[in-house]
Amino acid sequence: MAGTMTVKLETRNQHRCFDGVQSYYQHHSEIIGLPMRFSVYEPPQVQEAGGQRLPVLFFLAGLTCTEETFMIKAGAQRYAAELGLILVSMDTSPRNTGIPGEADDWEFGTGAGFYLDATESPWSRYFHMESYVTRELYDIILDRFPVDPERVGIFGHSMGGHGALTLALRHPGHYRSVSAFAPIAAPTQCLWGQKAFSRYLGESPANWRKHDATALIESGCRLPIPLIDQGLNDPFLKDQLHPGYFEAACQQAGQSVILRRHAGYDHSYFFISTFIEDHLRHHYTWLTSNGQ
Ligand SMILES: N[C@@H](CCC(=O)N[C@@H](CSC=O)C(=O)NCC(=O)O)C(=O)O
Repeated sequence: MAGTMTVKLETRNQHRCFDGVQSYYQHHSEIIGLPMRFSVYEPPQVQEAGGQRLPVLFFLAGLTCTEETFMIKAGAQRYAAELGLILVSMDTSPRNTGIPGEADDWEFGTGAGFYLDATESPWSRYFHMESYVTRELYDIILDRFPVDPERVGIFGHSMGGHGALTLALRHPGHYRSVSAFAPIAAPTQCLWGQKAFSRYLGESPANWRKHDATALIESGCRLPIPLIDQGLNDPFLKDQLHPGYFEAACQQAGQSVILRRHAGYDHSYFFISTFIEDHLRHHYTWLTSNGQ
């Protein structure tokens, strides 16, 4: 996207963290048409690197979350500081759009943008989260922070796990490493996905399948081997998440996937914080090897 060097970033907060800096920003989004907020953790290597560009990971959070949730609750900065990874997270939808009922339902609308570009009125006016994450915010981060454009990874949780998988599948070459915590892995086959997709995308099953990780694998799309962690005490596992559907589609298609099932863990950030180190090391390995 042209012109991101001139985008005005308002710094809302900055905090020292593991010898790096945790920052929160707001800007006017051209793609959304409204203010958007995002967060960046810059590890100490940013100061020490002497112009060297570092790998970056985009984290997509789940329903009801904001740009703050992952940075506050996941405990990722300790490992990002060790490995020299820049972390980025963003709000989960446009807010204060004026669309009637936008915040009435925690599973849809505000806090529930599903990382896709809505095609159906009234949501299509503002709800362009796929373009925001893959184009506008992507370009801002690559232009304004000391990021290596060849070393970009994506991960997320639940709705954001769906986002990480589908954006990696839909934008081949954009992301060199992928992982997810408890993703909504087959959204066309669960109520969360059906509710969101029918309102954002209309009633055509063909359009829904373009944003369903399992269906995208069935359609021939491929992605870097994803690491997926799933708690077996997750209250949403049985009815909403369906990681087994994604695993089966991958097996059928010859797509490698690492799906780990963990007894006793639920859907919360206590689960995420337990396995966050493994995810950052997974990304680090992919972003610092494979010939780059
Ligand atoms: N209805 C509850 C629970 C919402 C919830 O569990 N959100 C998850 C993501 S679910 C799938 O995308 C979450 O990450 N919550 C934030 C947290 O801090 O745990 C509610 O309204 O809170």
